[in-house]
Amino acid sequence: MRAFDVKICGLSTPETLAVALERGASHVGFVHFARSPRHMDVGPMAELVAKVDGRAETVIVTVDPDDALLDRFARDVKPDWLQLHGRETPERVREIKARTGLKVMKALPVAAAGDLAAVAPYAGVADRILLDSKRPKGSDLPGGNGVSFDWTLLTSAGSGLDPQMAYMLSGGIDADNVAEAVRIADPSGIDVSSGVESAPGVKDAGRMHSFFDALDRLGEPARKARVS
Ligand SMILES: O=C(O)c1ccccc1N[C@@H]1O[C@H](COP(=O)(O)O)[C@@H](O)[C@H]1O
Repeated sequence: MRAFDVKICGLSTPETLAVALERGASHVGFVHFARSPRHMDVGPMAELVAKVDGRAETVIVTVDPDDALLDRFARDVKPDWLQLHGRETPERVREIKARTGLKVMKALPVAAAGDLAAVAPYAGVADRILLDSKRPKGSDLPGGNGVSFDWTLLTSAGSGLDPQMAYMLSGGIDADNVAEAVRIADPSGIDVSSGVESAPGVKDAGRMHSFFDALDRLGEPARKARVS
């Protein structure tokens, strides 16, 4: 097992942000996508991001942002990362990095082994890849669906994944299955949103503590040290 990052995503209140920071999240995420129950406008998001004050890396989660929105993110929110869940091509990721100067985590949906072929074109372009579940039928969200995929796909012979690749794993991870996710996939980061909520978009401090307790039980050196 390698030491891994922990990202808590879809935060929208100072109280639950404080729990994520106190428990040592390395990354905290904020969603800007109108259809999401976790959506935050740029102004309130900027206020929340300012509270992080260097204690974790900050991430805006968004979908096919246009240039005007990118400029607002970079100017008004100033996150460390953009997490992209749309149809952004490697060329578009390159443009977005150059335009904003921000690090980019490109989310790619996985349901079957063949989906992993989409990873290689982003190598050396995206700063990080996030392997997430494919959206289930009937959902109009490209992420945040609380559904996991077959993690053994990532370590199967012939997966085509570079074993050295620093990818984050997401999709339906929670306190009950995080140990198994880490054991099977050995990712360089774990990303959780629905799994620490009491209802869509409502982060639950108790569930967040249970999640971090489960991580603590994995022992050292499970988690990377938080950013200074
Ligand atoms: O959370 C959302 O509503 C969302 C909306 C649009 C794109 C991505 C979104 N969430 C991201 O999806 C993954 C998995 O979430 P979950 O743990 O399965 O709920 C995570 O990175 C969320 O930030």
